[in-house]
Amino acid sequence: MVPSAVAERLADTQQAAFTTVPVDLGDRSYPIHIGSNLLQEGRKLADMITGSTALIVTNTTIAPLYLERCTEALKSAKPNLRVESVVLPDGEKHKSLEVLQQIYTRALELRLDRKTSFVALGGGVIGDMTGYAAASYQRGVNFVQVPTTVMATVDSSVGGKTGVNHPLGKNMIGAFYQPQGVLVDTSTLDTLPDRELASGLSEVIKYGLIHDTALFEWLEGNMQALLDRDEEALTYAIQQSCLNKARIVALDEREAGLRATLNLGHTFGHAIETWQGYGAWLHGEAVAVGTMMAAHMSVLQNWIEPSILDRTKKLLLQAKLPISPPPGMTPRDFMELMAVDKKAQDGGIRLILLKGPLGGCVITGDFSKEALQETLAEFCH
Ligand SMILES: NC(=O)c1ccc[n+]([C@@H]2O[C@H](COP(=O)([O-])OP(=O)(O)OC[C@H]3O[C@@H](n4cnc5c(N)ncnc54)[C@H](O)[C@@H]3O)[C@@H](O)[C@H]2O)c1
Ligand SMILES: O=C(O)C(=O)C[C@@H](O)[C@H](O)[C@H](O)COP(=O)(O)O
Ligand SMILES: [Zn+2]
Repeated sequence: MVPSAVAERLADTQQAAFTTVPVDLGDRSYPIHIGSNLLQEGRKLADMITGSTALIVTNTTIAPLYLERCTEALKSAKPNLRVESVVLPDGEKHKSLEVLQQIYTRALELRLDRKTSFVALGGGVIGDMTGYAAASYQRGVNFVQVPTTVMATVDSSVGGKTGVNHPLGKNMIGAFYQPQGVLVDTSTLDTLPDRELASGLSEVIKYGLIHDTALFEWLEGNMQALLDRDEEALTYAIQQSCLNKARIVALDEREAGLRATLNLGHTFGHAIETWQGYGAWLHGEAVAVGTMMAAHMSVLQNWIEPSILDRTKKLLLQAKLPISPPPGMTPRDFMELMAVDKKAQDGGIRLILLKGPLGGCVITGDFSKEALQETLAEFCH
């Protein structure tokens, strides 16, 4: 059974039912609309577009699936809108400054002005890149997120972290830049491969572990429904994740403190992604391993009951997510790569670790170095 959503439920008489989660950021506040077939309907998306031109940024996998639908939706809702597009190569290894250039080039070739809205149609890679392109093109144009992966609907489309990878570090070039709105059309998830679906669930488990006990317990009873793509379950997971993220972002937009808790497992996970040269594993897969390592370290320090680690492992395994680093990666690789992290301060790494009952965590540089070494030795084999 899915409990009733906390978010306000709205139902238009003629349009698809949807829920809206607000992101409260003063004059940069925006809505996250969540519902099935919202893209087809057009109006919700068109309402978020400012100016007379939209540039849809997508990739070679998503374009054949949803570019026409997105373009037609915008044109039918706003007949005078000029709609253009740019199609990037697919994959994490293309989340780079080199490929970002393709967005600027297309926008300049089309003579797009400062009133243009960029539309990110895709997963987290497209969302992060489009957001950064929007933040920097002519010093800033508006943008809208249309996430099409679980990862993007539950996490990356919300909160305004935008950017690209550097060969030496994940997401190292970027900006905080909020969208005008987020449109989650849950029907786009129908075409998402199982592996990508599971990857996104890794971040849903994260919200449960760091702040939301009820969500974690709900996942324990509903993981199979999510893997089976039960519409109600997926929508609930997306809504609850967006509520969690919107609350945290509203309190700490630029990661002065609280927001860093969203980085549970990411210092380890980003090290894995960088070590692989990006793309061999999906982001959520690397985060799954990182979450296990952070939970293991927390147990070693007696900060959490071992049962929390066991329950986390069970959920990750049920989702068929990895729980060990890729073969060949050594403790030394981890230590070198983890030093390149945006949470590092004065040369020391800081980690998000679990502490107290389920749902509790801390951001700290004050952890046992032996516990870290023991964890790396245990996981790298
Ligand atoms: N900005 C943030 O707050 C934030 C949060 C989490 C993750 N991220 C970033 O997001 C990225 C990962 O995002 P992701 O997991 O969505 O990966 P992704 O964007 O690479 O998408 C995964 C794959 O699914 C394909 N795809 C997307 N939508 C599809 C659909 N509906 N049907 C079929 N195929 C589809 C993509 O083309 C791609 O091949 C990473 O770069 C990560 O760092 C950012
Ligand atoms: O929104 C945030 O804040 C997060 O940390 C969400 C993470 O899931 C996401 O992977 C983010 O891109 C990581 O940010 P980074 O600052 O560690 O690069
Ligand atoms: Zn993440």
